Amino acid sequence: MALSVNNALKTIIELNIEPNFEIIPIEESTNRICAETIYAKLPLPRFNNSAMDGYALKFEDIDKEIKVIDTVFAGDNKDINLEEANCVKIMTGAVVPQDATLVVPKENCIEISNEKIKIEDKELKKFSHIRFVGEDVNSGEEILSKGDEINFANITLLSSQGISYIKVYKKPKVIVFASGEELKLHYEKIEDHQIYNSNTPTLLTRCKELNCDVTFIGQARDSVESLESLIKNSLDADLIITSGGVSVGDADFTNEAFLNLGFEEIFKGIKIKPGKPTIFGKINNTYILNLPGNPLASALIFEFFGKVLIQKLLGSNLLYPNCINAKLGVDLKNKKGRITIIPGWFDGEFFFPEDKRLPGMVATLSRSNCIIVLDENVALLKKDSNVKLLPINWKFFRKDYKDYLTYE
Ligand SMILES: Nc1nc2c(c(=O)[nH]1)N[C@H]1C(S)=C(S)[C@@H](COP(=O)(O)OP(=O)(O)OC[C@H]3O[C@@H](n4cnc5c(N)ncnc54)[C@H](O)[C@@H]3O)O[C@H]1N2
Ligand code: MOO
Repeated sequence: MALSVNNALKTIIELNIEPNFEIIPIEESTNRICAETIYAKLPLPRFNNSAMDGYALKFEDIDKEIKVIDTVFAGDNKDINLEEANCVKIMTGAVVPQDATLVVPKENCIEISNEKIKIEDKELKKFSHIRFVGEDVNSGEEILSKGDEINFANITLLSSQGISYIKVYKKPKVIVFASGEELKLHYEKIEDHQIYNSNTPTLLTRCKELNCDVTFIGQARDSVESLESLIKNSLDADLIITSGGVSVGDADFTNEAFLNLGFEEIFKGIKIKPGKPTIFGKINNTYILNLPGNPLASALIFEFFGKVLIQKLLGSNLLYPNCINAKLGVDLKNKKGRITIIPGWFDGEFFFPEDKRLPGMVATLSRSNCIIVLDENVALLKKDSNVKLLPINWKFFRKDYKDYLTYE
C-alpha cells in the first residue's frame, strides 16, 4: 500500500543503520561523517595572551610612569614577575605575565625613553586586550559529535587541538542502474525509436556529490533474467538505486526480479506527485530504491527521499529536511489530492515555480535550485504567499550584482 509522505520519510529516518568506520587524516575528512564524539583536550587559547602589540601591566599602574623591564614575543617561555609600576613590552600572541591585568596597545602609549612609558588612553578597562585561557574553547568541551558532517571549520578546530586522525564512517557503496529496452547510454549510437538514458548518469553524479562511493554496472534489458543478473552483481552494495520498470506496464519487471532474489518490501508507493510508484526495500543488508523511470519524477523523489536515505547511510545525524521561508513570485495553481513537489528557482527573495514540470521532462531541474512541497489541499497560492524552500544544491551566487550589505 502506498505510504503517506510523512510515513515514508519516518520509515527511512528510523532505519537501523550503523555504518562501518575507518580512520583517516583530518585533511581528507571534509564532507565525511564523524564516527566518534570528540572532546577538546586543550583549552583555547592555551594560555592568557596578548591581543595586541603593546605593553602588559597592572591596571592600577595606569596613571603612573611605568618601567619596561623585558620584552616578550609569541613563543617565548619566560617567568616574569611584575613589581609595582613595571611592565613588559609584549607582542600579539605572547604569554601575558601572571600578574599583568591589562595590555595597552603600542599606539596608546608614549615612550618617554627606551625604558619608560606613559599610558595615553585612560579609557582602557581592566583586562582589556588580554585573551584568556579557555574563552574560545574549554578543555573537555565537545567539539564534534558522532554523526556530524565534517567541514573546513571543524578541521580548524581539530588541528588546533593537535588531532591528526579522525574516525569517520565509510562512504556508502551505491550501485545505480536503469532498465528499459528503449535506453542507450550517451556514448552509444541511437535509433529513432530509442532515447538516451539520462537517469543513471544523473543519479550517479548526485550520489557522488553526496559523498557516496558509486559504481555503474551497466543497464538492464526489459527482462527478469537481465535484471536478476545485475541485481546479483550488486548485492555487496549498501544501496542499489534503479530507475524505470516500477509501474504496471507489460515490460515493468523490476519488482519481480528483486522479489525473485529475496526482496523484502519496506514500502511500495508514496502518496506524492510525481513519483508515486517508488518502491523501497532490502535484500539482506542492501537497501533498494526503485525509482520511477520518468526523469523528473525519479530526480525529485531522489531529492526528497533519496537524500534522506543517503544521509542515513552516511551516518549523519542530520536527517530531517530543513527549509527556508520565502515568498512566491507568481500565482501558483495546483491539482489538489496528493502532496506535490514543485521545482523552481529562488532568486534570494522570491520563489518562481518551473512552468514546465511534467514528470517525463528532462530539462526542468537544470533551471531549478530548490523545490517546494505543497500540501495536498493546496489548489491556489497567490503571488507573495509564504513558501518553504528545500534547497537542491547550494552555492549561493548569482550572475549579476546584488547589494549584499545589511543596513540598520
Ligand atoms: N496505467 C498506468 N500507467 C502508468 C502509471 C499508472 O499508475 N498506471 N504510472 C505512471 C507513472 S506516475 C510513472 S512515474 C511511470 C513509471 O513508470 P516506470 O517506472 O515503469 O518507468 P518506465 O515505464 O520504464 O519509463 C517511464 C518513462 O521514463 C523514461 N525513462 C525510463 N528510464 C529512463 C532513463 N534511465 N533515462 C531517461 N528516461 C527514462 C521512459 O522512456 C518512459 O518514457 O509510469 C506511468 N504509467
Ligand atoms: O508520478 Mo509519475 O511518477 O507521474 O511520473
